[in-house]
Amino acid sequence: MSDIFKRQAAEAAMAELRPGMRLGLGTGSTARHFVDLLGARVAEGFACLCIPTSEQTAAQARSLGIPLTDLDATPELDLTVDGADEIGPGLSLIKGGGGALLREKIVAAASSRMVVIADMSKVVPALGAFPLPVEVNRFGLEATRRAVAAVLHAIAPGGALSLRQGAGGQPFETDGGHLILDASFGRISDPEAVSRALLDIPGVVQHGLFIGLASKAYIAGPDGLVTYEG
Ligand SMILES: O=C(CO)[C@H](O)[C@H](O)COP(=O)(O)O
Repeated sequence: MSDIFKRQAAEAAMAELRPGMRLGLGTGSTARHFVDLLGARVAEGFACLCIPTSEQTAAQARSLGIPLTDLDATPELDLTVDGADEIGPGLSLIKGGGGALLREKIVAAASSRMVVIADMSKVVPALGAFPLPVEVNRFGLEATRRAVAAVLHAIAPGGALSLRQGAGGQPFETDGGHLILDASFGRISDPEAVSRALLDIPGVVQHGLFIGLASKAYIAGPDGLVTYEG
């Protein structure tokens, strides 16, 4: 059922498209719908230049004939459309459930606007029920894990921290070759403070808190489509 709502949110975001746009393409099952729809438009002659936020999205976009570039050639984008794991107050987000948070954040930050697409289950009164993905360098993993645990436990004494697992019993590896620690806070009442504390840890590459990046969200659910503007 939620997949129908993801599709509806992606369809709504098509209204944001203008010919010639430089677009960031998100990652995940909701963003996948948007890329499918964009591919159909491109097949009809719609002109755009896109930057995917993961190898997965790049492969999908290529298969649909969507023109791709990269941030070195095209460092400024008009719009990024991406999904989210949680959408909290002020369009603050948790992202990275699919492990693409680093490229997603780089691409969103290079875009004039970030529009979020999601089904209603992603909207929460406060971030943190979804474990926060923290992307870390492999070097010094145990030292970094302890430092991240200290930040987590200062806020959520009983909070769990786990190394994300991938296929074949191996740790999940991001497109950038890093690992992910998933931190279960329960409730993050001060996302900015958590962001600062995590980024202060040298082994932390990035985290999945997106604060002040999204300016609009299309949310679809059983009661229809809602648009939030930040
Ligand atoms: O941040 C992400 C990937 O890193 C995704 O946007 C997020 O996990 C939502 O995924 P889905 O649309 O499949 O629910």
